[in-house]
Amino acid sequence: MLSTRRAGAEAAVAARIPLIVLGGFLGAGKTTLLNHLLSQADRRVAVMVNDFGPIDVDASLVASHDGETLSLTNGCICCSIGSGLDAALIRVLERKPAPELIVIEASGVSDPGRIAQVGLSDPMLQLEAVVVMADAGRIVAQLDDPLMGDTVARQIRAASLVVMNKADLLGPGEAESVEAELRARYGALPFLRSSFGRVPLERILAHGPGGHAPDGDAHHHEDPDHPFEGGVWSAPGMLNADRLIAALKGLPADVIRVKGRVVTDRHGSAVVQLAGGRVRIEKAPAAAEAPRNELVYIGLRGRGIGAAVSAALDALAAESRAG
Ligand SMILES: Nc1nc2c(ncn2[C@@H]2O[C@H](COP(=O)(O)OP(=O)(O)OP(=O)(O)O)[C@@H](O)[C@H]2O)c(=O)[nH]1
Repeated sequence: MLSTRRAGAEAAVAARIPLIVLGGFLGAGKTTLLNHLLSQADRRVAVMVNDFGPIDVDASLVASHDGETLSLTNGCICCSIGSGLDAALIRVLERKPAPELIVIEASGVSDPGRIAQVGLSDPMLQLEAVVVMADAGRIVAQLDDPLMGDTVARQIRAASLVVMNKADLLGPGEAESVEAELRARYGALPFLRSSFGRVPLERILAHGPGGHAPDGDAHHHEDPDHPFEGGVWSAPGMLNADRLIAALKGLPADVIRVKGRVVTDRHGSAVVQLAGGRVRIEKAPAAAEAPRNELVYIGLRGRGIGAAVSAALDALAAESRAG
């Protein structure tokens, strides 16, 4: 009798849909890892992306795959994924055929532990892992930063697996010392190292949710004290690629992350990223809508980042229009 009941319970667990929550600070490489996972997936994957700005940049960068991509827009750039998550999950769980894996990419300033709570409480879901990406060369400085440190620490504490990404930018022995530092602060964290998020999906699934309970402590999106603010910059016309790169590199460090679509004289329609002080521009597939320049940015609050972005980019756009 007992074994029949246990078999029933095991069957119910087996029928649950595995869920991976993907978190980590701004620009650490979440979307890059997500696309790598999707390129390996031999199953139907529902992807939910919670970006920090009002434009769905990340959703548009998620590679096409078997399954749908939902964008969880979030009125606040802070940490809460909001009520949209419940509604989106219901929609995904009602899909026929059902997805075989759900991946939620949290925004870079949100707490993946709060999102994981949803996975833990829904009987249809099996939380497989809370994967937290770290920009390995910057994570210790980010944790030590008096303004962003709390957000980053909350993310690491929620992790069942930390992916030390951007290993290609590290010097010899640096990965080991960063991992030792994180272990000294947060205990026996499991780590995987990667460059460009190249982590086998099976290693994440095999790893399991681990012993780190999702933290999910109270930092509500109503919290007026969160240290981030963001905005959107847009302009028509074609930008000079070299001057765009110089303008983005010249932004103050308080502007932590910029991403979006641009049109440049060298690339045509392109995706541009500023993360960790580095600028990357990649040619984009022709956009369905009329090409224009549209960037979202996020950085520290009260430091005039909107004005800094405008000062750097408005002049560039005006110059491009003039000739
Ligand atoms: N050098 C290097 N660059 C990387 C690596 N992984 C990602 N990047 C680059 O870092 C930038 C940010 O990567 P994303 O995957 O968009 O980061 P994200 O965490 O999704 O960013 P947000 O969602 O905006 O917080 C992009 O320009 C990537 O190409 C890596 O391992 N090495």
